Amino acid sequence: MTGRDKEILVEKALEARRFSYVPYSGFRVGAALLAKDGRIITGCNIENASYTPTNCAERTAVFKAVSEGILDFEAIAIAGGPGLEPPRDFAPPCGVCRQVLVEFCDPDRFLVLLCKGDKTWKEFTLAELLPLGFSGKNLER
Ligand SMILES: O=c1ccn([C@H]2C[C@H](O)[C@@H](CO)O2)c(=O)[nH]1
Ligand SMILES: [Zn+2]
Repeated sequence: MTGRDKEILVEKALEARRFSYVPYSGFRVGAALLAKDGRIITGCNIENASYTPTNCAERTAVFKAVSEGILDFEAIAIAGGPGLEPPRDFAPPCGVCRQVLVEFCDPDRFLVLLCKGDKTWKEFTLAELLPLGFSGKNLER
C-alpha cells in the first residue's frame, strides 16, 4: 500500500461521515475499507431509537462488502467526531468492530488508519488493537 493509497482511503473515510444517521449522539463516524482487489467499500454509523441496534461505521463497511462477496481486505480508515465539522481527534474502533474485523482480516497484516479532519492519520495493525484476538483458529480441534 503506497502513501497515496492511504491518503485516498483517509479521504473516503472522512467523506463517508456525511451519510451518518446519528439523531441521538450527533457523533458521525465514517469508514473506508480497502479490499485486496483495490475496491473501496465505505460505511457510516446508523443509530436507532432503541439504541442497541445501532451499527458502527466499520461494521457497516464490512457487512456491505461481505454481502457482496468481497472477503479479502487490506486496510480500513476510520474518522469520527461530533457534527459535520472535520474531526479534531482520532476515533478508535470499538471492541465489537475489532472483533468483527478479526473474523475477516489477518491481524498481523491488516492496517487500521485512524484519521483526523486535517487528513493526518495514525496507523496500527489489527493485532496491535486486538491482542490475542479470538478467531476461527481457536475453534479448530
Ligand atoms: O467503533 C465505533 C464506535 C462508535 N461508533 C458510533 C456508534 C454511535 O452511533 C456513535 C457513538 O457511540 O459512534 C462507530 O461508528 N464506530
Ligand atoms: Zn464499533
